[in-house]
Amino acid sequence: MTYRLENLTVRHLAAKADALPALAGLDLGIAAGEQLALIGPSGAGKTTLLATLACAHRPAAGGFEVFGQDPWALSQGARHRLRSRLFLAPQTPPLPPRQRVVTSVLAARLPYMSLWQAFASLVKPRDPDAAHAALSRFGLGDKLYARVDRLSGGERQRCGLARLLLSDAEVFLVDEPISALDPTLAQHTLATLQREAASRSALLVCSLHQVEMARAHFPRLVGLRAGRIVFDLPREQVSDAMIAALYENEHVAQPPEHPHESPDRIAVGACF
Ligand SMILES: Nc1ncnc2c1ncn2[C@@H]1O[C@H](COP(=O)(O)OP(=O)(O)OP(=O)(O)O)[C@@H](O)[C@H]1O
Repeated sequence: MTYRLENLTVRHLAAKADALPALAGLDLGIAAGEQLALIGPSGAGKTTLLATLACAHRPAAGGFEVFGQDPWALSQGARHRLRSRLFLAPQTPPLPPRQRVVTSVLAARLPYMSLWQAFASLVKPRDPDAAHAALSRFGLGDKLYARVDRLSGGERQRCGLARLLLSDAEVFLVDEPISALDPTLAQHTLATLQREAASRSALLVCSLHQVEMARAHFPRLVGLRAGRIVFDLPREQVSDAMIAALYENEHVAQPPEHPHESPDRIAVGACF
């Protein structure tokens, strides 16, 4: 087993003292090479779970092991080395805006470089061909030398995923990788991610709002709601009724009828 979670509770440091934990009572085992989709309504805890699996959140209680070790019992150096075996691709990748795409993508290799190599690579990219190949697999080969802040949201998202291809990670933790993509690109991007994970026997955990994509492409589905696992099943066993129950009563709170006094006429561009 790559991951073993037992009765795990995770709280956000910034959460109010009386807030419910972001994750509670989670039992989950994930084997090497598995491909698993995390689904559930907004606020269910998908991002928190991915960050926890990436050893970015320290659990408040319960058992947590990755590669047979409790990362939080390790020294900081050992935990850092362990993290370099995991790749977390956030929904909005934190790419420095003024950087060139090539440098940004090659930054995926920083954890495997010496300090000197890392500094040198910021001045002159070490392996632009590898960055180009990774970007091309997401249809972005022509953006190699573009500035990151000139990319569209969807291009930026795929740029973050190209980083993943360049890492040596054995675990891919990917948060809503297709949220900014049109349907054709979404299909292509997900297929590329899944092929890459399969070709290097990497474990892939991917959170998705596109439930039908999750059901069509992932062999195992974990449904989260309010920080708890509602189901953890092979996709054939996930019924429409289970999906409906997972998302039941999801509604947007209606604003009060008279939120504030407005003048009869509002000037265009008026600012209150
Ligand atoms: N930095 C934070 N500080 C405090 N509470 C947080 C923080 N991030 C998330 N939460 C809370 O933790 C819970 C789980 O949030 P999380 O972002 O993991 O959900 P999610 O399923 O990924 O949602 P979405 O689909 O909207 O991205 C929510 O109640 C959220 O308000």
